[in-house]
Amino acid sequence: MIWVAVIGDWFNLIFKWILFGHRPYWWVQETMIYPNQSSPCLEQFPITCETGPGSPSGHAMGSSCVWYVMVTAALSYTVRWKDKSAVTLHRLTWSFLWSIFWIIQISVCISRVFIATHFPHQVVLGVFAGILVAEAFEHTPAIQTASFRMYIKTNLFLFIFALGFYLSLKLLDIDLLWSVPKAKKWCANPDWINIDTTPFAGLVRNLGALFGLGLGINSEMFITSCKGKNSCKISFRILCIAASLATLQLYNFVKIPTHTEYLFYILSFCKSAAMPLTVVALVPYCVHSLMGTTEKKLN
Ligand SMILES: O=P(O)(O)OC[C@H]1O[C@@H](O)[C@H](O)[C@@H](O)[C@@H]1O
Repeated sequence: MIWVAVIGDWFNLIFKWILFGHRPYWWVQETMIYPNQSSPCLEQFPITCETGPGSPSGHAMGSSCVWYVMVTAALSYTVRWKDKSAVTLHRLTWSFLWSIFWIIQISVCISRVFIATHFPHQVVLGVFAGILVAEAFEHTPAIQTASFRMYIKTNLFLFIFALGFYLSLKLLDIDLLWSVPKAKKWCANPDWINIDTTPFAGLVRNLGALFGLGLGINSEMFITSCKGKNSCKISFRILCIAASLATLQLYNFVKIPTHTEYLFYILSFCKSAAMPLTVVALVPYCVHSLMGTTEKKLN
């Protein structure tokens, strides 16, 4: 799921750079189609002032690709049930999960349009692009068996391609960060401009998450705990889920300073890497050790 989310978000960045889509909240102020200053007044909200280009929607694309992976993964279990009542149950589950999927996608799309950060066609494009990315990458077997080298190589490829694309166009005098000044100019409240939303911030976050996942999955801590004797125990899994959810909440309190751009990117990379590393390696290892100690005491 993380692979698909990272690759989907990376494609979203590249598409945004290629498509040069405007966002409604600045477009209405700049377009010439409304005569005599009659442009409509669009209400803005604290999350309206996204600073990247508008097409396709990153939220719609991210949400559709991640939910697509979860729904298809859940359905791949029920499809294995063979007897007659199981077929009915599979059909019911299929209808239920796909309904939930579409309700979520439609809600995301409506909310992005409502806050004037997207035009309708941009969110629709986002949903379908997300499904395409998920379908293309979720069945890639290399992802399941990727070594740490593979994670590093993928990270380098994603980074070098995006940076190379940006710098090549800069040489041609095309600034792919054209949308940032527009956002700053037309946002109703300067406090609503968030460095988190710039194209490079998203890229750095994704690279960090993939790096942290690779590091975690290939660590001794992961192998000892998640591949060890406890890994199949339901109690181990429940404890891991609960401890991970609690620990992840703590990361919300870690606020990254935004005054220096490069420092922000470096710290953002580290924070994004630390989160999957915690869930995949650190938490399971602690739970595993705790269960081992408890078992010893009981014996
Ligand atoms: O295009 P949208 O729906 O406004 O989404 C913007 C978001 O798109 C994501 O892809 C980026 O990672 C975020 O940094 C960005 O804020």
